Amino acid sequence: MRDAGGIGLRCAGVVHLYRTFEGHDVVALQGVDLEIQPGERVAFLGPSGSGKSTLLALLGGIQRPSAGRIYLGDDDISRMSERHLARLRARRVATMLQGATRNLLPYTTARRNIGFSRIGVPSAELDDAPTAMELLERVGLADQADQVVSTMSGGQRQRLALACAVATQPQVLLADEPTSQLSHLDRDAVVRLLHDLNRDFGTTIVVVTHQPEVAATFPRTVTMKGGRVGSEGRDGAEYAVIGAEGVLHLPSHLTPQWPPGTLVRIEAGPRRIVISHPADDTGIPQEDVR
Ligand SMILES: Nc1ncnc2c1ncn2[C@@H]1O[C@H](COP(=O)(O)OP(=O)(O)OP(=O)(O)O)[C@@H](O)[C@H]1O
Repeated sequence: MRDAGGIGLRCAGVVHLYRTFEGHDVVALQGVDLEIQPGERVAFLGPSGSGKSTLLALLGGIQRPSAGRIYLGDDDISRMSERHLARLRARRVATMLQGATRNLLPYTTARRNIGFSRIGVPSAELDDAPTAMELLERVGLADQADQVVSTMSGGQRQRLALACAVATQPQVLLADEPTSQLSHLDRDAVVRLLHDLNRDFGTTIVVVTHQPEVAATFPRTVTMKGGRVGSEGRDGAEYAVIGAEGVLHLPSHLTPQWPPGTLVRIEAGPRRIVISHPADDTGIPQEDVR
């Protein structure tokens, strides 16, 4: 497999609305600003309904934002023609949808699924691509090459879905809950494969996950809250993101101690903001935000 090299992604003021059957608008994303560097590994976290899957689908060019811009490298994919978007999805950005079977053809073999995943790519462009067998070996499924997908275990299907996603040597791999409903052993195997892909080929990797153990393996976590980026974790340190109108979301594990409505004192310096509880008469800051 050639070194595809990762590419960066950037969202600027991204808003997304869904229109329900009853004609109501649901605001899934309400102003997302986010930059992901080439070759970064990022996990999206956040409560159900906070907009993680929507953001992933927009980054993958599967849906278009209602407003705002999304850049893949220098290309504005929010304004791209359908033809260019289809080409981008076929080669540069691979999206693994939630649930392995949504990414696979169940009634045919593992080997054929890999063939189908490259159907939109001209054969001349696949000269240096790995063979189906090489890909299956990489995900530990060489012995299952001729096995029909519907007879495979959940872990095997998820590893096959990953092999199919990278069969076109994408620069970005987006995976929605790639380890949900897997045993611990299978979960760890899939997570290891994702990190190995990034190490070996520089692929930019973004996953959505509800599993803290999975998120902890990523150097950067982005926590969504109410359709916005709430907080971030980088190399073990926590960061809060100042949103529109100066809104600051605390990381959710702090909300029992600092519930909504808590009146806090703010002391702001040029490079430091100290937020403290007025009841704290010791004067020692309880929370320190840089
Ligand atoms: N097709 C749709 N039609 C209408 N509303 C939708 C649609 N898809 C998502 N939504 C709504 O948009 C909001 C964001 O949904 P989204 O699936 O992106 O969140 P999520 O954080 O990925 O949730 P989960 O963790 O449960 O998958 C939610 O309020 C959801 O109900």
